[in-house]
Amino acid sequence: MTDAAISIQGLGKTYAGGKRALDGVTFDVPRGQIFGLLGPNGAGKSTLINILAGLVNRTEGTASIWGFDIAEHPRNAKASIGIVNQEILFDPFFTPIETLEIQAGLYGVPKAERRSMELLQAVHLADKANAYARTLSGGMKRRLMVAKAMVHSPPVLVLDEPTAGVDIQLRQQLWDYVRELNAGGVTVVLTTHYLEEAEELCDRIAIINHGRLITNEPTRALVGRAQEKVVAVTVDRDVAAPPANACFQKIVLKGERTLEITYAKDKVNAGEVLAAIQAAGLGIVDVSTKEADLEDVFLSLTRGEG
Ligand SMILES: Nc1ncnc2c1ncn2[C@@H]1O[C@H](COP(=O)(O)OP(=O)(O)OP(=O)(O)O)[C@@H](O)[C@H]1O
Repeated sequence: MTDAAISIQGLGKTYAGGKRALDGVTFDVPRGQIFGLLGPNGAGKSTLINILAGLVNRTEGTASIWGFDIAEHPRNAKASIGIVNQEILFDPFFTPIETLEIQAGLYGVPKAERRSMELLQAVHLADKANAYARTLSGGMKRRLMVAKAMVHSPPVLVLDEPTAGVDIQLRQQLWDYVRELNAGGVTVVLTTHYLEEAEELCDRIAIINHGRLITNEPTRALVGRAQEKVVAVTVDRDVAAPPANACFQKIVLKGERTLEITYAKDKVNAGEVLAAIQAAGLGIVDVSTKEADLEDVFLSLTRGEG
């Protein structure tokens, strides 16, 4: 038995028709973390989540949730996870409170242990408790989906693209709630296309592309792996042609007095780059640098794959 919240070993899926959506994916989601699962469209993220949810059958490999193998102990595995799907799914004629009560009933949560109102408060829907679900806005429906996934108090919550179509303010509220849940001990897995969000929220990030795991590491380490750095230098006179130096990976003239230099930060530091500019006889008027963010890492990791 593993201590991981989710443990995936050699997971593979070939759909009828031959599409290989997952190809030998192995990774663990440590307990207590907010874990990001990133990948371009069609990478296989939903397939992976649907396998965990018991909606798609895997072709090879094993997966366990909170120590329960999804094939050997499907009930326990299912009780250990709450999943918020991309699609909004609930009966439009039920009210939010009814929706949660019905879901709790499906999971066999005894009446005395239900906390439907508390969940609605947490997702800022208490005032809509008795409104028809069909009258809720898109963002409200999505928050209701999150509350619905939490009715059986699972230790693991999976959010598949939770902020697609949700405005910035609601997104922030949703993330506040996710952070609260996580602080209360819930392990959170989220898939997102918003790299900034993953960078801000996730302790650890796995990237899949074309059904294969490309990387799985702490967010900080992943961001730190971006080796290219760019510095823009404004000099004190017009430059006809950019100077050459071995420490520049690339140098481009942007306007008459601004040079944009790309360098490998594991080999050279900004001081050496600036010294090389001065050595070429140019005075430095202004400098600005750009830190590589997750987007850069993501692009460099997924570029050329497959
Ligand atoms: N039921 C299915 N039958 C056949 N192929 C499928 C099926 N579901 C998904 N696929 C294919 O499997 C691949 C992975 O799809 P999946 O939905 O898992 O990707 P994803 O990473 O979740 O993408 P997105 O972010 O767009 O949802 C895609 O090429 C997709 O077309």
